[in-house]
Amino acid sequence: MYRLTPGLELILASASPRRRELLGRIGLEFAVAPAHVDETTAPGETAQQAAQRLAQAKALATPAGPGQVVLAADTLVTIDGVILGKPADQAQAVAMLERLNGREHQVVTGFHLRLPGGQRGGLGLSNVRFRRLAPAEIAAYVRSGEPMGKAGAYAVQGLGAALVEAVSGSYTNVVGLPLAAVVKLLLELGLIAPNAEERP
Ligand SMILES: Cc1cn([C@H]2C[C@H](O)[C@@H](COP(=O)(O)OP(=O)(O)OP(=O)(O)O)O2)c(=O)[nH]c1=O
Repeated sequence: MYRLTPGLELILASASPRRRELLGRIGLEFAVAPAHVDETTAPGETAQQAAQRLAQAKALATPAGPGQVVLAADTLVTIDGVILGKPADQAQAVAMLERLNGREHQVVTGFHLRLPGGQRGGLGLSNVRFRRLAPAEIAAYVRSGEPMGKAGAYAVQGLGAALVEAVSGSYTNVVGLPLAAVVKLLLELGLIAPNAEERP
C-alpha cells in the first residue's frame, strides 16, 4: 500500500516479530537489525518518557549509512504510576497479571526515526481493560509461556485476547507499533508515498 521514497533504505531496529509483521503488512521493504540496549527505566521517569527514551536509544544504537532510515520502538505497560516491562520470570508474570486483573491500564509505545539529517520521535497511547480473572486462569496463562518477552506479561494478539475486555486507542500500539502514527510521520517527512501499483 506504500512504498519507500527512491534512494532510501529502511531498517527496523527490532527483534520483535510483531513489529516486523506490522510494518511488513503495509507493503514496505525493510531490513531488520535488532538493537541491544539496557531497558532499565530510571527512577522518577514516566512510562511515556521511558518508552520514548528507549526507542531513541535503540534507533541511535543502530548504525546507519547515507540514505538509511532507522525505525525503533519500545512498548511499556503502566498502572498506578508503576511501569511494567517484560517479566523476568514466571513469578513476576503472575504478579504483573494480578495487578492488571479486573482493571484498566495504559500501554505506551514510543517510536523513533533516525534520519539522514536528524531524528524524529512519536508516541502511541492506549487504554486496555482486563476482565476479572480467577487465579487458576492467571496460572494457566503463565504456564502457556506467552507472557514471557511481553510488556505487562500479556499479548493481546495471542491467548491474551481472552483476558482483554476492551482496548481504546490504537490496537497496533498495544501489539508493539502504533502503525497509523508511524505511517503519518513517514508520510509527513516524505519518506514513503502511497503505492498505487497492483501487487502480484
Ligand atoms: C502489551 C503487549 C506487548 N507486546 C510486546 C511488544 C514488544 O515486543 C514487547 C515489549 O518489549 P520491547 O522492549 O518494546 O520490544 P522487544 O524487546 O520485544 O523488541 P525490540 O526491543 O528488539 O524492538 O511486548 C505484545 O506483543 N503484545 C501486547 O499485548
